[in-house]
Amino acid sequence: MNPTIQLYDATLRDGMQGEGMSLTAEEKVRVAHHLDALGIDIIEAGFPSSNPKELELFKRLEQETFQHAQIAAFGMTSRRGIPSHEDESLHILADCFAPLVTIVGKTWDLHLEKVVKVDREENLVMISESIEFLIREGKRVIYDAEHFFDAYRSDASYAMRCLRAAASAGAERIVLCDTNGSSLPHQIGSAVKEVVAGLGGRVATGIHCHNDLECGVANSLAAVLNGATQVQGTMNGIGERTGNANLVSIIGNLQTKLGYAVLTDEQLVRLTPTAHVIDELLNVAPDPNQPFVGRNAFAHKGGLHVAGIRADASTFEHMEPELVGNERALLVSELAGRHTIIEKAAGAGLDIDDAACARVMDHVKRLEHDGFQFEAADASLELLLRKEAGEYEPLFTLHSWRTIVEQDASGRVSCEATIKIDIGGDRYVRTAEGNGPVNALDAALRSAIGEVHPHLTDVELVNYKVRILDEHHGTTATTRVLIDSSDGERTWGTIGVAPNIIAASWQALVDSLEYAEQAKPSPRGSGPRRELAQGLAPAASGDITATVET
Ligand SMILES: CC(=O)SCCNC(=O)CCNC(=O)[C@H](O)C(C)(C)COP(=O)(O)OP(=O)(O)OC[C@H]1O[C@@H](n2cnc3c(N)ncnc32)[C@H](O)[C@@H]1OP(=O)(O)O
Ligand SMILES: CC(=O)C(=O)O
Repeated sequence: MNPTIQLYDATLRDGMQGEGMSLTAEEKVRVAHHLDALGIDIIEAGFPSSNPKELELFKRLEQETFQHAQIAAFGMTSRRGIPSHEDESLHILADCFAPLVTIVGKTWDLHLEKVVKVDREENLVMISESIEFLIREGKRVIYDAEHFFDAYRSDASYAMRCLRAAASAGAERIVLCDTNGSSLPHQIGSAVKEVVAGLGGRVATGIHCHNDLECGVANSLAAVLNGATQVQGTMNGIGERTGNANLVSIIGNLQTKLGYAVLTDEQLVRLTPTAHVIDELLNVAPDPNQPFVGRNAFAHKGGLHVAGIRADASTFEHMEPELVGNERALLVSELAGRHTIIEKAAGAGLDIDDAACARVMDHVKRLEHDGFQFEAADASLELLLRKEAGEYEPLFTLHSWRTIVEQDASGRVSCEATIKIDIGGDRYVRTAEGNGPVNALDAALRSAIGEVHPHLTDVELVNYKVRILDEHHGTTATTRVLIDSSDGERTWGTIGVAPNIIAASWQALVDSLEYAEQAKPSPRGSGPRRELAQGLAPAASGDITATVET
């Protein structure tokens, strides 16, 4: 039976030390609730003596109720030469509502000499007295042994004296920090084993790793396998420099690979949406390649892989995506085979025979050779399948479209588009203005279509991406346009490729509306892909080389 492992999230403290990471106090409270719902045991909410925003955060958190998580306040040992009971930041921690306080202290002689400028004995006193002061003030204390692994390699005996000082002073847990992220899994594993044995079970241990060698997760797992019973990390691995150990992957590995029951099955399903919602609050596009929770974590592109998946998903998947709240995706491209097309068609509710399947495959491969890329344009692909399956009804017949872009003497640019289309035998001629020619075309088209299919006026274009395919041809190059559209529930991608950017945009626009009219919502894994953040709009992704104003 595996020991219980405590999950300690440092997103709101160490995570905010990553470049560009910042949240308001209100947003931090929202993150804390998401972490609580996920099943995190301890949330390190911030460093209250650092700034007024952190102080305000703790005041707000005091008013909140959490189902499961405990809130920890972070700080450091007393300042050089200042007795603990006179140290201002220790008083701030003592006054803070959080029952649990994590304080960081030194263990490495390099830091004693160069940073804190105290001798070894004085450092031991700073550690002990700071912890004793906080305990007298009614706090439970976790001691973060900063740079522990560098210190242990430099002078194991002194590093252990620091840990013993913290344990004797009453710390309930000692966390071994790989602050510079300089260690490898075998070093972490053996050091943790020796520390756990050296402390003789008198105090529990934890692990706090950084990702400088891309080993943050592996190091954390090595520590757990060697006796650490608390694992610290941040959501999506954000944090100082290259980041902290990614708690999302740590949870995935502990639970699904190593058999530690760190979350319930219901909580584990929240892993993907929680990871994404935190990215959204931080205004960061979720990393599509993130293990367990990325949109590509269970995406299959190679035809041979998809054929395997159809036979038995475990042939090409290390686990069921649904367990972590993710979903499978099958990507259609020039690398697709027959099974990919059949699966995609089935997902769209279409029955296609072998001959139609072969035609679709030929078509996709030819179009991809010409510059199309169906991976990001699942809706255009579905229209292609519908045409081959005989289940396609054009929305209208095009007579012509025209755009005018005009700049006047004052520099003002105006755009206008006129379309002439036939719907059900009636001719519709519409002119509209827009902030760009594509926007004007879109407006003119919707004004006509909207009369016959009013619900299509609700379709929104949420992203417009342009890529020049053969750059060396300059202004005569072929252009690929990708459009993401949404009806508020689903998001779908369409594509157009042409030497003329407006013509490429028109193709993608028309596909977008035709898809909205014809396609029913698809089952998981076969239809349009979505980011799995609850209640938030999908984020932009893909190989954008230029974003052009429409
Ligand atoms: C490994 C970690 O991630 S620890 C957390 C790091 N996080 C942060 O630094 C973010 C929040 N930090 C802050 O707001 C500020 O740095 C503060 C308020 C903590 C300190 O600010 P300042 O007093 O201006 O000092 P500064 O940031 O330059 O830090 C250096 C001082 O801290 C002292 N110090 C550093 N670590 C410790 C420690 N563990 N225990 C006691 N003192 C320490 C140094 O001795 C130095 O003091 P000195 O100026 O008297 O020589
Ligand atoms: C405490 C901490 O953040 C570190 O040592 O990295």
